[in-house]
Parts: sequence; C-alpha cells; structure tokens
Amino acid sequence: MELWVDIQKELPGFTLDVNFETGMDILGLLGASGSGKSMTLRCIAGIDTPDKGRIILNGRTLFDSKKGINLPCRKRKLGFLFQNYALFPNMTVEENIGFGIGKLKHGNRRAIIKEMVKMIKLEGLEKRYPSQLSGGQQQRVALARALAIEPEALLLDEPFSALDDYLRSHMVKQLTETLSNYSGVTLFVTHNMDEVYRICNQLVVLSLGKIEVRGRKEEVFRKPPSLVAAQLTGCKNFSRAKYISPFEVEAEDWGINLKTRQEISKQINNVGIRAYAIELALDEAQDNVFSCWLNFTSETPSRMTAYLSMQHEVLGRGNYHIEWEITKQMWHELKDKPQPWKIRFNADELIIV
Ligand SMILES: Nc1ncnc2c1ncn2[C@@H]1O[C@H](COP(=O)(O)OP(=O)(O)OP(=O)(O)O)[C@@H](O)[C@H]1O
Repeated sequence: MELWVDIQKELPGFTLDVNFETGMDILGLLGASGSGKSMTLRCIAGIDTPDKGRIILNGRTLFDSKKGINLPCRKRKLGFLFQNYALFPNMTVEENIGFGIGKLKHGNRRAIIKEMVKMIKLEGLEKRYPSQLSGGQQQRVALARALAIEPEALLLDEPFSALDDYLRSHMVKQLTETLSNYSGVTLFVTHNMDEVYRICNQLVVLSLGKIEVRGRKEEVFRKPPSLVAAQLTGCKNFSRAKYISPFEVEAEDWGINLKTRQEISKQINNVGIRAYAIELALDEAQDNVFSCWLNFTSETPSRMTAYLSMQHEVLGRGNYHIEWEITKQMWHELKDKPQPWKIRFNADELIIV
C-alpha cells in the first residue's frame, strides 16, 4: 500500500508545493491554520485539482498533469472523514453506512453493514437517524461509512475538532483501535500536536504551503530542524542564540549561557526548550542550572504553567522569559519555597535551530 504525492497549486496569495510518500504507517499532516493541509487532502481526494504534478495510489495514477489524467473523486477508491461529518440526515445509521457499498463492492451488503455497526459499537441504533445520535456517535457512523467501501486510502481532516474533550479522547482511542485493523494508507490532518502524536507514526509538518520537515514523529518532536517546526510541534520557549564555542551557546533573550550536548554551528540562530522539559534543579553543581523568579501562573485542572523571569528584574505585566509546565503536585511543593528557584535546562532537551 503506497501513496505518492507531488503536487503544486497556485491560489491568490498562496502556493501549495508538497511532495511526500507514505505506506502503511499512519501519516499525520501537521500545520498551522492556512498552511495547506486541507488543500493537500482535497487534491488527493479529487475535490480540488492541482495545477501540476502527480498523485499515485498503489500504482494507479489518480492525477498526472503531464498525461492529462484526473480521475474523478468517486473512482479514486478513497474514504473521507471530515470535521462536519455530513451524514445524510434522511438516512438511518445503516443506510448511511451502506451508501456507496452497492456500487463499489459485490458480496453481502447486509453483512458488511452489520460488521461496521459492530465495529463502531452502535448495535441497536441501526434504525436511528443522525439527529437522534450524539456528535460522537455521528462521527463513528461517518467513520464506518468511510471504511465500508474498503478504501485504498483513508483521508481524515480534523475529524474530531467539533467534539468536546471527553468525546474527542474517546474517539482518538476508537480510531486508533479501528485503524490497527485497516490495511490501507491513512492520512490524518490536524493542527493538534497531541492528537497527531497519539494517532500517527510518521509526520509531515507543513508551513505556508511547503513541507518544513517530515519523518518519524519521535524524531520530528525531538529534533525539529527549524524554528517553525519546533513551534508547530509545541515548543514554547525560544531565545535568539549566539555561538560561544562548539558546545556552548549564549541565549541572548534569557541572559544565560547554555552548555549543549550536540556540537553547534557558528550559524546557530535560536535555542529552545519545551515547557515540560525544564527540570527543578536538585544539584546546583550540574550544568545549566539557573535562578528564576515567578512572574505569573496559569492553570488547568492537572497542570500549572509558571511564567518565569530569568533575571531578577521587574518585567512588565504579562511579560516573561520562560514558560514552565509542571504537575499540580509539584506546584504545591514548590509554590511557598523562597525565590529565586533553581531550574535546569538539561542539555539533552535543548532544541538547536
Ligand atoms: N477555494 C480556494 N480559493 C482560494 N484560496 C483558497 C481556497 N481554499 C483554500 N484557499 C487558501 O489556501 C490556503 C490553504 O488553505 P487550507 O484550507 O489548505 O489550510 P489548512 O492548513 O487546512 O488550514 P485550517 O487548519 O485552518 O483548516 C489558505 O491560505 C486558504 O485561504
């Protein structure tokens, strides 16, 4: 199973130019709003037409500008799942799932529908209409409908963004389980990096219509090659950086010098560290331990974000140098300790770009 994409498309003020291939590993397309994720999917689906390039799925040419090939959407053998699941409101659950099977697949239609209903755990609700289902149930029906035609590729475009947090995490689990039995190509578009990390193995990071980086998710998150890639994978803390020596860099915006594990080049521009990767320093004799002062905090039910100043100076309201994300438990242990606190920037965790 393989999808090969190399397409260009010009839009007013925007150029899409992407080139990637993917096999059985679920591929995540991650990018900011307007980076071209949906347009890429729409071109693969045949809803939009690239100006130039080729799209090949399992050896079948879906699109080739030079050869004048542009298969219509219905002949591409693709399943879609979009944010607004667009079930047919006047069809029941089983009719929605069965839509499309008739033409594309021989064999026992009823058996396929039954199997799909079981897969999405909606047994007993087959005769219901979409309006009689919850948002999560509707989305499961849409997933079943997409898979019922046994697509060669499944295109998922922000499928959970309309769901609340609880349903969303439930659907992510369900999708992961369902996809483990699916043997086609899967593309998953999102701007949510937690979701992409949970669901996908391989990543393509898009910025302004171009591919910023691609690779295994662990590698892309561990070592993003550019500032944009680091930001899109969730790194919050950056400083302009100046070369001091092969293993030492000045973080100009933070007013500190950092020892690095990897050898740095004289062309270094920025140094960064993820908010959750900063450690409370237990041993001040270690490398990269610095004093910090608390400016303000922001909390979620389980986590606390402390906005820190790296210098003992008054920063204006809402200003800070570093965002530090810690558990509530750690926060309760820390909050009454006298300042400055000592934090450590583990050299293994530094992002050098
Ligand atoms: N039909 C269109 N005509 C002109 N420009 C378009 C059209 N569709 C999308 N665009 C532009 O193409 C760019 C990429 O849009 P796209 O929908 O692919 O972004 P995205 O990464 O999916 O963003 P989001 O996360 O907000 O959905 C945007 O600048 C958008 O304004």
